[in-house]
Amino acid sequence: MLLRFTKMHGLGNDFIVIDAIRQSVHLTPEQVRHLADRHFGIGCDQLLVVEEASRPDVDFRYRIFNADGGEVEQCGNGARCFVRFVHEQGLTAKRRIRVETRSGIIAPQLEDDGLVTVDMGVPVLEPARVPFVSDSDAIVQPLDVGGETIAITAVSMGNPHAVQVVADVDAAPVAAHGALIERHPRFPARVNAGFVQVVDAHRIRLRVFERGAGETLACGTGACAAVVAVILCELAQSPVRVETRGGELDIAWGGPGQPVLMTGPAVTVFAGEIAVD
Ligand SMILES: N[C@@H](CCC[C@H](N)C(=O)O)C(=O)O
Repeated sequence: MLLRFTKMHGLGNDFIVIDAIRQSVHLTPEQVRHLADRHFGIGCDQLLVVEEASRPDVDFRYRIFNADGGEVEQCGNGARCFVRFVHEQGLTAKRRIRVETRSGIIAPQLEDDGLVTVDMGVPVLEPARVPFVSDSDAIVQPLDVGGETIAITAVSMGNPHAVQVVADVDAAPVAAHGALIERHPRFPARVNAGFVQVVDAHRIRLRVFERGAGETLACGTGACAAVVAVILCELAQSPVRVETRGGELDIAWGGPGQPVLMTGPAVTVFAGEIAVD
């Protein structure tokens, strides 16, 4: 099968975006891994599939696959690219759209300046719903990692995140500890591991070791989860600018029970066709 695709990125978190409305697409996990491979395929952190909505109150359905082939619930940078994609492809003229994801409905909006704001929904902190194995509801909890006890906040933005505050993100053991946290037995669905440095009340620096993709240049849901964690810990106040290795995102959160709003860029890099066996 010859598959048409578009390569996009949000702050260097890169995506293969596939229109499954105007072409028939059924990819196996092995095919996703091949397409995501940076040497033998196109290369990406996540592959996004744009589908027709399955219900009348939304505009599209959007599915997300990590580079390891696993389908996941949510992707923030991907949501911004998704909006730019459906506009550029003429699939809608609406600037504010409602999109079904595996974890519920999100509402992205294309702004006049070309940036995209996404209502990422209300963060979930109850351990069982993250999911995180714990008999405590404390915001900060101990986690044993590689012979050390670190302090994390477990947050779901539709997908699970373990956020830890560090003194210096550049010196943080992101690769070594990230891989251990991702597969820690207390996170039964695995987890995205965030390392956050607080610069001041409205600015943080963030690196994320993503579940199923390794460290990426930016993680949108990771930025939302990190801002929720530092606000709950009274280390920052909304709005917060998040510096990642790929650029900056603006995150606003009104506190428990309120949705998180994320604003940032989405860029199309190129389009092409690839044979998929
Ligand atoms: N890069 C994404 C998150 C993609 C999914 C994540 N790796 C997971 O497994 O939950 C973002 O921008 O949010």
